[in-house]
Amino acid sequence: MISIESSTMNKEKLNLSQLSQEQTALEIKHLNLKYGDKQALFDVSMKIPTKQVTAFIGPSGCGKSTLLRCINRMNDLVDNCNIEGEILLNGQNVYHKKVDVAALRRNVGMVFQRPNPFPKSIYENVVYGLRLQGVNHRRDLDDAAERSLRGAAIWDEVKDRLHDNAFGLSGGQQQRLVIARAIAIEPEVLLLDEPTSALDPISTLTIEELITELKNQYTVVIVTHNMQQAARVSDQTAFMYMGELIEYADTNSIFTTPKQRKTEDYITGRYG
Ligand SMILES: Nc1ncnc2c1ncn2[C@@H]1O[C@H](COP(=O)(O)OP(=O)(O)OP(=O)(O)O)[C@@H](O)[C@H]1O
Repeated sequence: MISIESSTMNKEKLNLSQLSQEQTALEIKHLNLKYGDKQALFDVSMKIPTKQVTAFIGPSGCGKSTLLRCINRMNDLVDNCNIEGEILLNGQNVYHKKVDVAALRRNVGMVFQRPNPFPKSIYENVVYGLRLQGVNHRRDLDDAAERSLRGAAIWDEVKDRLHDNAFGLSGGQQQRLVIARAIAIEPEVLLLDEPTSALDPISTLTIEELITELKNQYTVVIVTHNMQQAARVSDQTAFMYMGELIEYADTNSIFTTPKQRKTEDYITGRYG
C-alpha cells in the first residue's frame, strides 16, 4: 500500500452514501457521456461533500478530467459530446435547460494544469471577473484583490508589485494567482484539473497547503495523477477505471484498505 502521512489518517470520515442534503455540495446521478461513438463515462453516481476536498484518481484516459469538466459544463464546448444523467448543485440539475451556464461557471470555478493568467497586471487578473460583473469602485476592487490574493496565499509575494504584468511571476505564483482570480468572484465549488503537474516540488507543496486552506470556504474537487498528492490533500478519493467509478470512499480507506481489486492494483502500482 502507498505510505500516507499520519495527518491523513486523522481525517474526518463521512458516510458518503448517507450524506444529508446540507452535507452534499454536488450529487452526480447516473452520468453517461459519449464523445461521438466513444463512451467515456459509464453510469457514474456519487455525492461530493460540502467544504471538503474530493480527489479523482485513476490511470490515464479513465475519464477523470471528463467527469470534472461535466460539473461546470465545460464539455458543452466539445462537438459531438453527448451527456445523460444529472449533476445536482444545491439540489438543482446543472444540465436543466434553464440553467445559465455563465452563472454556473462563476459559481463553479476551474483551474487547469497549466497556469493561464491573462496578459494583464496581477491586479487586473484578480479583479477581472468582478469588472465583468460591473463592479467598478476602486475601493471594492482593491478589497477584493487583497482578500483573494491573501486567500490564495500569494499576497505577501505580490503586494508591492500588483501592477506588474502577471507573466513576470513564476509558474507556481501564476497558479496561485489563477486561484486568486477564481476565488475573487466567490464561487461555491473549485475544480482543480491536475493543478500542480506543471510545477516544481516546492510550488507543488505550497499549492497543496493552499488546497487544505481553501476547503474552509469552498468545496474542492481535484483531478490528480499523483497518488501521494491525493493522499495528502483529499478527504475523499474516487478511483476511476475505463470510464467507471470503481470505488469511492474516504481517502484513508482507499489507500489503506481498498475494497476493490482494481483499486488495490492501481494504488500498489500494478498499472497506471
Ligand atoms: N474532446 C474529446 N474528444 C474526444 N475524446 C475525448 C475528448 N476528451 C477526452 N476524450 C477521451 O475520453 C477518454 C477520457 O479522457 P479524460 O481526459 O477524461 O481522461 P483522464 O482520466 O483525465 O486522462 P489523463 O489522466 O490522461 O488526463 C479518453 O479515452 C480520451 O481519449
